Formats: sequence, C-alpha cells, structure tokens
Amino acid sequence: MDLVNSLEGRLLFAVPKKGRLNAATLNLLEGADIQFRRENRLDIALVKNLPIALIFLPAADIPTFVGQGRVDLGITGWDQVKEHDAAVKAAASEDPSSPVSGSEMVMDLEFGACKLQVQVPEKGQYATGTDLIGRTIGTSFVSLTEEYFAQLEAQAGGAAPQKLRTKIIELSGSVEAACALGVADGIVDLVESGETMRAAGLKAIDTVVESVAVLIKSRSPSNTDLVDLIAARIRGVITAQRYVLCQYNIERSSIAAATQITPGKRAPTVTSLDDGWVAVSSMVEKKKIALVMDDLKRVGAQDILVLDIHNTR
Ligand SMILES: Nc1ncnc2c1ncn2[C@@H]1O[C@H](COP(=O)(O)OP(=O)(O)OP(=O)(O)O)[C@@H](O)[C@H]1O
Ligand SMILES: O=P(O)(O)OC[C@H]1O[C@H](OP(=O)(O)OP(=O)(O)O)[C@H](O)[C@@H]1O
Ligand SMILES: [Mg+2]
Repeated sequence: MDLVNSLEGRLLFAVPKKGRLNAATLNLLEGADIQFRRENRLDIALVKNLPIALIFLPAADIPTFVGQGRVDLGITGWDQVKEHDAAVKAAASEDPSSPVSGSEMVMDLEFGACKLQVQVPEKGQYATGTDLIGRTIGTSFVSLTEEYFAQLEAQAGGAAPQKLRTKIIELSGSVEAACALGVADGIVDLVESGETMRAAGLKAIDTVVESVAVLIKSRSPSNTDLVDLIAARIRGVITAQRYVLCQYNIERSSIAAATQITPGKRAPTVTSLDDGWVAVSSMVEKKKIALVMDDLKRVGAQDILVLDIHNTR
C-alpha cells in the first residue's frame, strides 16, 4: 500500500505513541468510535469509519507538527504546548525570520493532570527559585526553564542580561536522578503523585506550569467540519465519564426535596408510579455521588441505583 497516497483527503490526527497519555487517549478514541487497526511498528493508522489518519508521535513532538500545520489535530500535554510556544518565542527573539508556529487549544481532556515543578534536594540550602540563579538545572523542558530563570534573573538584577546566568542542562528522562548524581543543583520536572520526587529525596519549591492533556488543532485545519465532529464526540465521552445516572423511587410529597439534591444537567426525569410514588432519573457528577446518595436516603428515597453513562451528546 502506498501510505503517503492513502493519506490524501484524510484529516491527520496526532496521538501520543507511548507514555502516560497513550492509554487514556486510546480509550477516548474508542469512546468516540474512531475505529482503526495499527500495523505492527507502523506509526500511521487509517481510520476505517471516518476520513481520518492517526499519526502516532511522541507527546513532546505533537505541538510542533500541529503548530506547523503538518497535522490538523493532536492530543498532548498542555506542558508540551507551553514548552513549544516558549521555544518558538525564544527562536523568534534570536532570529525574527524564524518560522511562526503555534496551535489552538480545542479542549481540556480531563486526564494526564500534573505540574511542572522546580525541585531541589530536601535537606539542601535552596528554598526558592531565586536561590537557584547561577546554578545548574536539569530538565527536559529547556525553553520553559530558560524563560522561568530569565524572568527571575531580570527581577533579581534589573534588566535581563543577554546570556542566562543559570545553566540549563537538557535531560530526556529520569530527570530526578540528576541532583543525587551531581549533574544538577535543581531540576524542573513533572510531578503528579509526588512519589518519584520524594523517592529521589527532592521537594518542590515552585510551579512553572499546571498541565492536563489537551486537544489542539492547527490554525488552518484541512476539514473544519470533521474537526468539529471529532471535538463534539470527544466532549460527549468526557462528559459521560464525569457523570453517572442516578435513579431512585420516592413518595410524590418528597419530590421537591429530592430533586433539589439531584437537579440533573438540565432537569431530572420524573415518571409516575402507582400508589403516590415517582421514579426519578438524573445525571450526577461522579465525584459527588456518595454524598448525593446519603442525602437522598435522608429525604426518603428508596431503590437508589447508580449507572455508568457510556456516551452523551
Ligand atoms: N506522572 C504523570 N502523571 C500525569 N501526566 C503525566 C505524568 N508524566 C507525564 N505526564 C504527561 O504526559 C506527557 C508525556 O509524558 P511521558 O513521560 O508519558 O512521555 P514520554 O516521555 O514520551 O514517555 P516515556 O516517559 O515513557 O518515555 C507529559 O508531557 C505530561 O503532559
Ligand atoms: O509524581 P509521580 O506520580 O511520581 O510522577 C512523576 C513522574 O512521571 C514522569 O516520569 P515517567 O514515568 O514518564 O518516566 P521518565 O522520567 O522516564 O520520563 C515524570 O517525568 C516524573 O518523573
Ligand atoms: Mg516521561
């Protein structure tokens, strides 16, 4: 099969090929009924039921491909989008003729939450970012880290000097090891649970960026209707993941109290039963369901059921 020709007329959609965002992204595609089979070792997969080709790329490269308009849509971390923007800004300040590149945010995908944080040895002499000025910092986020220290240096010493006083060393993984091994005095890396940071004897002293997985699009996508369709499907899956359907029976006289507890997304559905009872069905935010059930019990609800929602629009 001539792969390049088979991409003709298809919307190109970049997704993380491995790492922390891969599994949740594949889940989202399945929920949005984007069907594909990926051949072994091949980083391009044609979607069977829509004119889309999925391109499997490292999360860190996706903002570049989308930003340059080489692919139309992408899923990556907000941290990677900001890192790419910072790199483009830095390149433009050095060479105004360097290519403009940037993507547009479509939506927050509600997974992959983490923070890009400045970390130092727990029992060391550094307490703030400013204490690290002039020291050596290890990171995979070179442009954001340079921007961060350029700002601190400017605040500390008046006008920003041409050259950064703080030395930034680029590392591509296991960044937390850098301090213990004497490669760096501090690091800038991602923290989610904090387990990796603590295991390495480090503590966070500042946050550079708060991140979550995002859907981004190029400034001039090839098929805007299809972009809107995918966005609507993904939004439906995310909403469905955030809510459960709560059903219960209650005496008609208590319906006002009960529907105050479960007002639903727009309004609860109320069905009359015989003998002065009603059945109520309502969408409830998953994280609030235990409290909602406690409250419903208190106002006399019975036969409370909680059901997963697979999709919504
Ligand atoms: N611990 C984490 N918790 C949540 N999200 C994370 C975490 N680590 C990374 N991410 C998110 O996932 C994105 C990709 O990072 P990840 O480390 O998975 O990619 P990778 O470096 O391509 O893969 P790997 O580390 O397996 O080589 C990050 O930019 C960030 O948005
Ligand atoms: O706060 P935590 O829950 O411990 O997660 C944070 C860790 O997760 C990521 O590493 P990853 O697993 O991608 O390994 P890597 O360092 O090889 O990239 C990140 O770079 C941190 O090291
Ligand atoms: Mg990683």
